[in-house]
Amino acid sequence: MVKVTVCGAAGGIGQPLSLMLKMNPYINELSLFDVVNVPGVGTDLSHIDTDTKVSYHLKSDDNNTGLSQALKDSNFVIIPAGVPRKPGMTRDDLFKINAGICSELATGIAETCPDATVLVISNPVNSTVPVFAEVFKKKGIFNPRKLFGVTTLDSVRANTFISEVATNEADKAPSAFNIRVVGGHSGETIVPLFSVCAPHVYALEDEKKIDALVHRVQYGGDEVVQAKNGAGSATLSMAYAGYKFLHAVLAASTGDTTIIESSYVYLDDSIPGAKETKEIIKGLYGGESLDYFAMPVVLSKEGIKEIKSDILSRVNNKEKELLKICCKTLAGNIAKGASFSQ
Ligand SMILES: NC(=O)C1=CN([C@@H]2O[C@H](COP(=O)(O)OP(=O)(O)OC[C@H]3O[C@@H](n4cnc5c(N)ncnc54)[C@H](O)[C@@H]3O)[C@@H](O)[C@H]2O)C=CC1
Ligand SMILES: O=C([O-])CC(=O)C(=O)O
Repeated sequence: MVKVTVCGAAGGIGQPLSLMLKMNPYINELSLFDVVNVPGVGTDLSHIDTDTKVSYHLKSDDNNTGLSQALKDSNFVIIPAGVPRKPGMTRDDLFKINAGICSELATGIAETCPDATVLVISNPVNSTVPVFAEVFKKKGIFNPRKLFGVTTLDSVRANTFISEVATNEADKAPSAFNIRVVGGHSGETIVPLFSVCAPHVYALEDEKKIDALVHRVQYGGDEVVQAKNGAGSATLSMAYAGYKFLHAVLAASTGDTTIIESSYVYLDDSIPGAKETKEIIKGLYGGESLDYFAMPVVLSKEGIKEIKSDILSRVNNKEKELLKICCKTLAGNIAKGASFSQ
């Protein structure tokens, strides 16, 4: 029995994500949780004739026991709960309100389904993932192999945007690419590693074109926020990215050990590749190393099997500079999340 809970299921990301999950063959039960509107979303989805069973829960259900009912026996919890940006805001501006929501959800998970794999979409991911980790540590249930910050949208954008500048026909399909993006998930902490990813696109030998492409991936979220003009941030592309990542995690949970996906993770020394990653970051950054970083990870039944540290030793000088800038901002974002308390 595989049970997946979506926290924030009635939102802009939550609804299309839940629709896709209702069609996922690995999931037996889909549990939808929100503070508003979830009975409508759940009832609607429950009419779809796929085999996945749908349940829905409002926080206020049965004397405020909705969260524990939603989470009971969950194996995976995916979290697009919280407020999105409006034009002129940074992701960091969302911290105050979203950190409180994340802390509350983390407490519920720790108390109800402590062994679940947790996928955090809520922004600012650079800080909300440390909020989850700290609550889990305090509750004595933290498993660094099973906590993921969802950064898949950065790779999705990198694959799409690079295909748009490709000049040779074969490389014009976004599906021809699997660009690894490391660091974090906001502005200059997003570091796409075009130099180490095949196929090589000749247009990228023009330095100005590389700079423009890197900038577009780093600020792709702003492009959507501006286009939506006050009506929120990326929802459909994020639902796709969240689905893509959760599908990979689910496939790995059945025993497939060939799946590598990038995610913002805790660099725990017990995970192969974590120490090496920290050493490389330390060398680049010059200061302390960082405890969290988005990296390609090998997935398995037990969550993260290995962190693919080798990718960082193959980057070019330009990417090294980008990584240095990333580390400086990321260090502050991590400290902010790790020191949050309700
Ligand atoms: N990781 C990533 O790449 C991306 C992250 N995001 C982030 O995802 C989050 C959600 O974005 P949208 O779906 O557009 O926002 P939205 O406002 O449309 O939906 C959020 C949902 O969360 C619910 N919610 C609020 N408090 C809650 C609580 N305590 N428990 C459960 N649910 C709660 C709301 O009722 C709402 O239905 C935002 O923080 C946004 O910045 C957005 C795009 C990409
Ligand atoms: O830009 C935002 O606020 C939402 C987000 O994380 C993204 O689209 O990458």
